[in-house]
Amino acid sequence: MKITDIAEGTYQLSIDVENILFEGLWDIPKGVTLNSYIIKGEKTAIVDGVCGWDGVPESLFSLLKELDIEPASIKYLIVNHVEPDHSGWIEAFKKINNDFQILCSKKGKELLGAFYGLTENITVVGDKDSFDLGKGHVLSFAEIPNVHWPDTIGTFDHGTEVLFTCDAFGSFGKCDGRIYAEEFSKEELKEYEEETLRYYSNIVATFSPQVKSAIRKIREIPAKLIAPGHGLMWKDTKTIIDAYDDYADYQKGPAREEITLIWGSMYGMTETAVKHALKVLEKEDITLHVHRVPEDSWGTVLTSVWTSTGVILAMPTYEFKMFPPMSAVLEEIGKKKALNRKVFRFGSYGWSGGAERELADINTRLNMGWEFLEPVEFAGVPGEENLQKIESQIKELVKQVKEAVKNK
Ligand SMILES: Cc1cc2nc3c(=O)[nH]c(=O)nc-3n(C[C@H](O)[C@H](O)[C@H](O)COP(=O)(O)O)c2cc1C
Repeated sequence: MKITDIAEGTYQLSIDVENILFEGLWDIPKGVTLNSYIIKGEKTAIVDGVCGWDGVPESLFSLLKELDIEPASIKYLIVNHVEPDHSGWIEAFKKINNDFQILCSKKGKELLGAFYGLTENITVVGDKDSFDLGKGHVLSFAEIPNVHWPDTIGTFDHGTEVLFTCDAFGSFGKCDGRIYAEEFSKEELKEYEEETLRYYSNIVATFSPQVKSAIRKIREIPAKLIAPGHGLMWKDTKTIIDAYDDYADYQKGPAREEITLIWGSMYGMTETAVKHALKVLEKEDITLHVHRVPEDSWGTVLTSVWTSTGVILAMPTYEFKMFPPMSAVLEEIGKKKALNRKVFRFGSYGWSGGAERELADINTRLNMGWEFLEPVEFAGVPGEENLQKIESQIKELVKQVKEAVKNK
């Protein structure tokens, strides 16, 4: 865990976490950072905490000691968002300090009751409220519901002009001791953006319309530093706000001039056609992401689809439906509402087919609005005619993707 003085009387406590599935589900190959903040006015407040994952609250408490802060002297807990990765520590905290006041949203109050049985000493705050910690640290609050739970608020310190945003503007990826985006080189920031996109598409994406509303509100706040609950802080607040604004727009499509090819194959029949497709795509001037399922995780596939305007699906029929890992990942993509993609599908079958039907069903049931080119299905191994048709459909898809991006 690392502790850094980030503004007058304001400290970031940060820890890198690895080797977990985030939310018990999402793989995070480059880890994640959990950030907590302390504001020392005449009164001391902690803005969000760190979760109860193995031993973490204890390391938080030892860091507080380095700041000469006795946990028992913290009288205010600002809970921007009750999700346990930020609030799980309260359980441990209660054991050493039972005399504190919580500031959170109305919905946050409900959730604190449900998750921790906390019902007393809670002050509900919202857009119109402010709270003075003394020494110039006057806090105000912005309700930004559903970024990412319905309880979410941002907290702005008028004294330091730091905006604490919890999950909003967060990212996966460990920061290895660095805390500001400005400490990363351009190349490093490019790599880091992959992790920000992974975080956005896996965790926040469903709530993209609410992200847009939150951004409209946040642009009005004169913040000089965005301090999120995960990942780097941003002095250049516009860059991360604009990035999130774009990511939210990708939900409805068109997104970027990119294509994601997702494929799966049992005995290599569909794979033969995939190899051909890749040769065709190599010659096209378009960014391509390729993922095999089930080998690549949902989260990784979703990250690529989120920025892609075009999707190519290649999978065989399996028990009258799609190859199961393909339907699983498509269901998740549909639930995250990656909408209105341009799509082409090809694949092998043995005797009856059926994959096509299930694909159409998922698209309709989840209101995905995906627009399909005519598919190419073949019994067993693909013939020359099938490969030629795959080639022409891919060229058509690339054309449609480029046009859609140009006209958006
Ligand atoms: C477990 C299993 C279930 C299958 N179910 C169907 C089916 O319902 N309808 C069909 O036409 N073919 C079915 N097939 C045949 C495959 O679709 C066919 O072998 C295809 O060529 C496999 O392509 P791949 O090698 O790319 O996996 C099934 C094959 C397996 C192994």
